[in-house]
Amino acid sequence: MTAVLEVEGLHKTFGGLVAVEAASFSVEAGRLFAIIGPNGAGKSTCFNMVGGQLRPDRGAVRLAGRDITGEPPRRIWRLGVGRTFQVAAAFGSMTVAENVQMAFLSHRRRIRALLPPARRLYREEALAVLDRVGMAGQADRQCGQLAYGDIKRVELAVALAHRPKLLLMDEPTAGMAPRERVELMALTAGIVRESGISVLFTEHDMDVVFAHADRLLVLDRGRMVAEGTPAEVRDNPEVQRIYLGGAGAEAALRQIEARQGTRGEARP
Ligand SMILES: Nc1ncnc2c1ncn2[C@@H]1O[C@H](COP(=O)(O)OP(=O)(O)OP(=O)(O)O)[C@@H](O)[C@H]1O
Repeated sequence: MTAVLEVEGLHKTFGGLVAVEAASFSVEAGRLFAIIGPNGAGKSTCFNMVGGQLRPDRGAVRLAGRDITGEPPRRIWRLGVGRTFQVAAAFGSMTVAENVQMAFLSHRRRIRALLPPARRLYREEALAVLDRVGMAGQADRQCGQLAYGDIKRVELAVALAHRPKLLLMDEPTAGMAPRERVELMALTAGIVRESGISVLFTEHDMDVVFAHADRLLVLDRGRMVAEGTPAEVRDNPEVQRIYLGGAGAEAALRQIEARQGTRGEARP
């Protein structure tokens, strides 16, 4: 299968601190790949080197075979890397549909054809994307009036309007209730698989990670501790030590496994 993202030997230091050390992984089309690790492990640094916010000291980032290492964020975005942020960023004074229409406009460089004609541009396309994320019924509501979980869906629709090859999701479920988390990630996973987009995400909620990631990378103090499928990573003794601190690890892992049995279903 084609690798949409290939990361090879990425390395970044801040002063004397090695934030990421020789990280290598790849993400195939239609797959979700998670980067996990304790606080300060290097997840955001890795993410920002892929998105162009940080320039790596060494190593390479390739998007669909093209070297994008050290390119500025705007260019990387143009080449097909979308991004959602921890704090949802929709324009509150605009309607749900307008937010998505703006994404279509900016993607097609028509932002200067601005309002009011823009209100009519790409309306049908926006409604189709909103339908996919379950928000078509709220298309004409102002974003400022939405519940947080719905804003996250709008943000996903905005990211999809740019037709990304790769979507970077920085803690996509932060600030959401447990049930909403499962629903948002199940929705994202469905879209990813049917459209062939790839997702690279960071996440602190291990239920979300183990239920939805096809593969994951575990970092600890910048170092790659493990990379593989959820089952491979779960069985790695070093991951268990880092994550679960030895004692209680077995019980916690059994709990994750039991919850995986409810994959895709809402839990109380
Ligand atoms: N701009 C910076 N300048 C100096 N040090 C930095 C900078 N950015 C990150 N670091 C350091 O690099 C290390 C990795 O940080 P990073 O934010 O990538 O970790 P993380 O895994 O995303 O952590 P968290 O889960 O807490 O967000 C940390 O020790 C952090 O203090």
